[in-house]
Amino acid sequence: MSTPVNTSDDTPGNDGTTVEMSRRRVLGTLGAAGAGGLVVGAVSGAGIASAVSGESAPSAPALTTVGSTEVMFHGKHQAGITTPLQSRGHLIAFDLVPGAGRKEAAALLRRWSTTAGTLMEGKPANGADTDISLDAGPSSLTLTFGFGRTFFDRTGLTARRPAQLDPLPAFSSDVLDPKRSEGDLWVQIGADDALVAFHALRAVQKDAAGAARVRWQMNGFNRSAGATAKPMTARNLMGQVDGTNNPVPAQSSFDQRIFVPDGASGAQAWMAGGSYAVVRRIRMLLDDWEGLSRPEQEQVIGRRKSDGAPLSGGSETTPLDLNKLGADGKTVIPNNAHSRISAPAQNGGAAMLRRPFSYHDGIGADGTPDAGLLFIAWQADPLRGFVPVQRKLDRGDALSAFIRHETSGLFAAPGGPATGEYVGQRLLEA
Ligand SMILES: C=CC1=C(C)c2cc3[nH]c(cc4nc(cc5[nH]c(cc1n2)c(C)c5CCC(=O)O)C(CCC(=O)O)=C4C)c(C)c3C=C
Ligand SMILES: [Fe+2]
Repeated sequence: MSTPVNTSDDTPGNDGTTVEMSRRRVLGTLGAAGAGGLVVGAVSGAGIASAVSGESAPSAPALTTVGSTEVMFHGKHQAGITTPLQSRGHLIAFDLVPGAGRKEAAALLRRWSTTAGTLMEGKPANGADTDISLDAGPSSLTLTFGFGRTFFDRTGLTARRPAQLDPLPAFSSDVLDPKRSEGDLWVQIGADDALVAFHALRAVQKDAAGAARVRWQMNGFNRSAGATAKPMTARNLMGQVDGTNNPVPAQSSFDQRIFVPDGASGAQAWMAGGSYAVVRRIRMLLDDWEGLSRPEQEQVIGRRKSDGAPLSGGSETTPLDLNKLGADGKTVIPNNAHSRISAPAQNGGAAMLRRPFSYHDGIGADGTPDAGLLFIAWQADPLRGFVPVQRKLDRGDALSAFIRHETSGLFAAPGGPATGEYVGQRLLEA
């Protein structure tokens, strides 16, 4: 295999890793073609010859920026947590098959880690690759792995199950489907190309054969890279700017809020550098929502729809003025507005990193769109993140009338693997 060439500007990734703009995929493909006699569409014969003989640079066209962007698999934290939102996502949960225990789980995590590292470099999967993403580069592919509460009993690791994986409380507005909730193992896949993402999904499923079977799977999307004139906060399927007030890595409190500290001890020592993911499939009642006028919709959130600015004034990033009164003597941001109720100032500082995908699964049995948000919230401790905020939202959020929590999962995603390590090794082999 050819040595990867980094033509990059080495843009630093959010998780302390490097996002590399590389031609690795092109050169990798050339190497494979030379050895196996395969010719890949976009690569010319002259390019193959020169790459194999090591003569002049190949003449194959370079991948676009979207295709060539690579996220590092190894690092302090797993990829896919602080990585910028990708345009495609798959969430898949597995249960270990009867008879599979700690040994089989360790072997599976080792296989998955090898696959993740390989695919995230833009190379074909080991063994029989499906060729689904043959012409594309890594396209910011990330695979993120987590353990559910039930994993620990099935593998004899109950003593090392962190209290942070205790079941989430029931919320009055929950309408949860247990079959599409929780799971022993969870994988989040994200990429800026649909085929690259699906390719990874198939590889993950194939690796699981004999050790774990699929419990549930969900598909999501975000806006495509390059679709807007400049980088902008995402919009959700209600048309709102969503993600503005997320914690950002530049904030001094970020690591403490989102990641388990290095010095973690006891049952969660193996989680150092890791994070807990709360995963909720939240259906949007779009026909009802779209029946509201724009000003009514803005009252529900407490922000302008056009640019996400608070109703108290300013631009998207202006802090909410929760005390500002209107001419009628009422607070400009209503008391039941979603932004007010979920604000850290209203929840003892509770914060989480929201990193969702939208979903659309056609029309439901009731004739309305089966669409909404695959809500994924990352935090160092769900009891200091999702739980207090959702408790508050459950009691009086104006948005509640337009959404329905249909599934729920809580997963412990360990820290990123060091070179030569697999994800979860510190749990499974210590
Ligand atoms: C329990 C946590 C939350 C759930 C569940 C949730 C669902 C949900 N939210 C939106 C749309 C928006 N949310 C916004 C802000 C926001 N939401 C939460 C938490 C949950 N949301 C927080 C912590 C915040 C930030 C509050 C703050 O710090 O001020 C916004 C405003 C813009 C933004 O900051 O992102 C929108 C819009 C939907 C549609 C939804 C369920 C489908
Ligand atoms: Fe929200």
